[in-house]
Amino acid sequence: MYTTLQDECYEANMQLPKLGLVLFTFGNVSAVDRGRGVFAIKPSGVPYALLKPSDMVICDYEARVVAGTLRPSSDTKTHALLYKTWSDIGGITHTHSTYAVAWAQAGLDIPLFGTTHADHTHHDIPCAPVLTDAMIQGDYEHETGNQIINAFRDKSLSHKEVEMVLLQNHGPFTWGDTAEKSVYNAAVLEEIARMAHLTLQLNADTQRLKDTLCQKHYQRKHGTDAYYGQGC
Ligand SMILES: O=C(CO)[C@@H](O)[C@H](O)COP(=O)(O)O
Repeated sequence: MYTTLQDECYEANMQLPKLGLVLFTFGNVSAVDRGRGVFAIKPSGVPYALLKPSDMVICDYEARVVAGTLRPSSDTKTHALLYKTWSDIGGITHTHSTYAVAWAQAGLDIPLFGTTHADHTHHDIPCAPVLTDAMIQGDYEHETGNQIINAFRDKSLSHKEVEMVLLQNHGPFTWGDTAEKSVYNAAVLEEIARMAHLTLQLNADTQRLKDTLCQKHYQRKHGTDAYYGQGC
């Protein structure tokens, strides 16, 4: 009944260990079907090697299980709130990839140092603040989603221009038009995080990329007159 959505979700989840973005049962990917108002998400705590497409749990935007026999990811309420609030995203990925987590644990935005970063977004990668005790003791995973959404609102960032965030002391969340694109963004974020870390090791006074070069790289891929790639 939800076979296509479960297949999409399964294939995207299986990319995480292949790309070296997760160990064991870390992380999760979901894929949404906007027409039916549901999303598929990885079940909680099942090793990737044991997952099957039919294990993907179907939930609605209130994080209620609609179909499936397994318990959904512990992060389901975060995914649900992001889908509910940002009605134009098609997939979400959460990992515990090493360099992105290191920046999150340090509580730092990732500065835009070079063209690799600018090819994907013309903003620093934001780090949303750690949750308050009340949030942690309340509806924790729902509040995690709120913290991400509020960070974008507070910084006047568009979730279409920046498809990635760090959550302080936790780790990265990424999204995109599809589940596959959200995984791509998770891999890009990890690479950007690693490059920025190494850059500061070599020169702690490294300056942000100058705006002309930043805009050239961002606009040639994402602008109205973009000319990167084959145009399809
Ligand atoms: O953030 C966490 C744990 O802190 C989770 O993302 C786990 O890494 C995966 O949990 P499940 O999706 O298997 O419940």
